[in-house]
Amino acid sequence: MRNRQWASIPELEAQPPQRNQSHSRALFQCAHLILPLLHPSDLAAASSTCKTLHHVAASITADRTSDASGGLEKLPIPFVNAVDDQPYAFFVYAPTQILGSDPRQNRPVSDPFPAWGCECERCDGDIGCPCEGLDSFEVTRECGASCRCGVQCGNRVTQGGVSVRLKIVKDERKGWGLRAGERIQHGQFVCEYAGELLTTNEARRRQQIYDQLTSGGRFCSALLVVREHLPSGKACMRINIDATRIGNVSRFINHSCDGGNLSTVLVRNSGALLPRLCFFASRDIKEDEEITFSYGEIRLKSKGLQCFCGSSSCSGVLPSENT
Ligand SMILES: C[S@@+](CC[C@H](N)C(=O)[O-])C[C@H]1O[C@@H](n2cnc3c(N)ncnc32)[C@H](O)[C@@H]1O
Repeated sequence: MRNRQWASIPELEAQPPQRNQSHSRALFQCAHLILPLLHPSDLAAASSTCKTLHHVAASITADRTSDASGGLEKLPIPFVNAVDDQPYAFFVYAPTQILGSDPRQNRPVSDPFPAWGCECERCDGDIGCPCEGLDSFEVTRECGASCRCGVQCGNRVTQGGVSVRLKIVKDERKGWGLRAGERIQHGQFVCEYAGELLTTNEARRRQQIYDQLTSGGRFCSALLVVREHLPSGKACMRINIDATRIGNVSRFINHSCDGGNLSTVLVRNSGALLPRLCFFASRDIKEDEEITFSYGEIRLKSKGLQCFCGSSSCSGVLPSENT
């Protein structure tokens, strides 16, 4: 679709009034169905063709700018940009992780069917719910799809999506970043790192493409590799989450060399094969403060991207490693 030329529609204006009106109505209805699917550059191209499309495109831009989640979270997450004229960043919003596909294998990463769940009616910690606690990889367990308890269960802290006010604010040097829209208390759940779950082969393939695009400038990838070691050190679990094209608000969290103000916790829903990466406030976070975490310690690329975290422990280079 990108770079396609949009035909101008002057003939609509030349129609007799009645036909003109019904054509305009049909165009308006089609535009409302199709334009929301367009990339910003195609939306701008469509907008310049006639008044109707201009009007619809303007309302789509306003909607996208006022809520990055498109209504998929409980609270709107607005974009705020006082740096340049880009009103929002374009991606597909997914509130929780999804199974990405490997185009060469043409199959999902893993079997998503939940196997079992608890029989508790309430899992409030004092009745010994089998879903509570840590598993052998020290992954926190929550109730899952096959548990008898409902969505209000206290052991589903991270399953209701974002429940704190957040905003996405543009910075001249770091690009978009996530900020607190209200005071967030130490220990509060902030958001999950949602994106496409990839096989390691597919993650490596995409990382190569992203590295090339990044070196050309104006491209930010959001492919995160999480490695969790068994306490014995004998085994390592690896999870690849790519939020570059499909993801949630976490894809805007920038790096801070001092560890930032988030702690990461792996959470597994009972019956699910793979855990989810969740962010909790590691200290009280003030309203308007930037929300950050550490992307890691390893800096394999000495000429990596420059870090602008501004912390006293800043190493000057963003973490990077071979995926
Ligand atoms: C996951 S994205 C974060 C959101 C990103 N800023 C954006 O505009 O979409 C990661 C990218 O953000 C930028 N970034 C993150 N932390 C940074 C930092 N401390 N200094 C400079 N750039 C940073 C880098 O371009 C990095 O590749």
